[in-house]
Amino acid sequence: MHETTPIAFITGATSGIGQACAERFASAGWGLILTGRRLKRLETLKQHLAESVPVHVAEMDVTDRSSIERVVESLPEPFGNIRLLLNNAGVALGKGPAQEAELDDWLTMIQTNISGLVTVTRLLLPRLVAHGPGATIINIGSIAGHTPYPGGHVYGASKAFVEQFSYNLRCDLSGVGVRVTDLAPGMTESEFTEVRMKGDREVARRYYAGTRPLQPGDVAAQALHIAELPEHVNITRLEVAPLCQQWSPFTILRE
Ligand SMILES: NC(=O)C1=CN([C@@H]2O[C@H](COP(=O)(O)OP(=O)(O)OC[C@H]3O[C@@H](n4cnc5c(N)ncnc54)[C@H](OP(=O)(O)O)[C@@H]3O)[C@@H](O)[C@H]2O)C=CC1
Ligand SMILES: O=CCS(=O)(=O)O
Repeated sequence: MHETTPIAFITGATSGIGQACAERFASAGWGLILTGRRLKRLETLKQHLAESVPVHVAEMDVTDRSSIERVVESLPEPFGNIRLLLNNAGVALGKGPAQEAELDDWLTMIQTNISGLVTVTRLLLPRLVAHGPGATIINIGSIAGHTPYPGGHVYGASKAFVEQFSYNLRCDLSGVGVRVTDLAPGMTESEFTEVRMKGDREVARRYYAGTRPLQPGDVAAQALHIAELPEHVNITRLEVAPLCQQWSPFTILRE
């Protein structure tokens, strides 16, 4: 690997936005550390991308601290100088009202979207700080982090955490040249809704029917843009949504 090749560490690279980011960054010449629970998918992706850039894959569950520690501690030397951490792994579970939600679903969202993201970040911070100017953390938030909607409960709240954590990280890291961005997409067509609906593909298909959602590549293009800005430029927060997605109308329930 050439010593100037920038390295991106991506969580949740097995599908959707994470996979699209892997592809987009590879085509821009970035070396990649790709992680997720489904190792087979990572290996397939590596076969495809490793023809053009260096790729290291590792099975990693962000809800399991020891799994993250293992991956971080066993990074091959040429992949050690990480320029970008893309905290993308995330999950929404359930769309019904709070009073009908499964408590286990709420806890899984917290363990993945909050604890997982925080743990990966803390364990990789020394490498990002050592990299210095140009290093970037992109946290994938969501428009759900600041726009409430019925059924959004813990998912939206977890993304609100991602937004505020990003701002607070930025306060601490700007002095050492590490940039932090909350990249907040709106509706994006991926496996996200199928996972949310516990594997019900028909409900997921109906959710996107008649809309023109973002595609994962649309979000990946924004991530690459953020990462390749001049070192002194930090996009603090970037919201990107499909034109068809609205915040209104307000709903008022009447007796
Ligand atoms: N789709 C949308 O409308 C939007 C999505 N987002 C956010 O974008 C991010 C990516 O979602 P998207 O690509 O759409 O959805 P996908 O379901 O397609 O991808 C989710 C990714 O997260 C990974 N992941 C989930 N749980 C874990 C875990 N415990 N450990 C490691 N990896 C995990 C999955 O990998 P694996 O299962 O192999 O571990 C998968 O690669 C998420 O943070 C999501 O909240 C934000 C706004 C809109
Ligand atoms: O983060 C996902 C966007 S939404 O489905 O909650 O609106």
